Amino acid sequence: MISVQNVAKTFTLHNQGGTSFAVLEGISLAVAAGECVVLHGQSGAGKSTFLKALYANYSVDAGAIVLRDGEQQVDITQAPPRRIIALRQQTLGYVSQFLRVIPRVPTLEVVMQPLLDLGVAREVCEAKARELLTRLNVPERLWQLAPSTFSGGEQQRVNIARGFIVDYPILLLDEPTASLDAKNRQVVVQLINEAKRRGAAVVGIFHDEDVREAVADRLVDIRLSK
Ligand SMILES: Nc1ncnc2c1ncn2[C@@H]1O[C@H](COP(=O)(O)OP(=O)(O)OP(=O)(O)O)[C@@H](O)[C@H]1O
Repeated sequence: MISVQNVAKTFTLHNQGGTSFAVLEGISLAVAAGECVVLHGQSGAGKSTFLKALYANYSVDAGAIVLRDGEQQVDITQAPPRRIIALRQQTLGYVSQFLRVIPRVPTLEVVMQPLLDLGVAREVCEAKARELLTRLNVPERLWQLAPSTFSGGEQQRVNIARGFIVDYPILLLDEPTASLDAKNRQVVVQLINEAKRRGAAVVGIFHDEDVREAVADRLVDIRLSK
């Protein structure tokens, strides 16, 4: 599902004297359907940078990142923006630890929007959003409110519900459990394992060792693959 070949990236800080430093060098990685690869390595090693490159949020300086999209293979380092947008709608999911809050949009709408965008009937989207919010213990009294005033953990759970509403074939998870308690971390572990069982390829960064152990098929040290 994912084939990364010799990816390299250097950051240049133009507003700080043009200092530049290599953050990714010669990274190669393949992830199969139904497999979860967990990125580890010390703080600052480049895990989030690599995940953002897999989502085409960051461009890379060298190498290829080829994703399977149905019958097609797409090198996202070369693909035009419209292709990336289409990939993100149907194929490539990304859950970070932060919810991008949209003022005045109620929680239920925030969660179901990615599925609505695929043309799925509203009742189906709403039923799935309700089910996910219930599983993630977001109280029903909050569902009609915009999540801007929610606690960190509540916002994170809304974000996870939104990230799991579409059955993406590829799922990128950047510390999705960072502010969750043990009970809700377990729900996220279940959601990830369900995604793996339906054949999703998952790449994640997890702060918590218990989550890592419960979902990882393989650990990849970002430094060692350099
Ligand atoms: N947009 C950016 N511009 C410049 N430097 C950046 C940028 N994003 C990350 N970096 C730098 O790249 C390095 C890797 O950062 P990254 O966030 O990928 O690390 P990480 O392995 O995810 O760390 P952590 O475990 O602490 O979250 C760091 O030294 C960071 O300062």
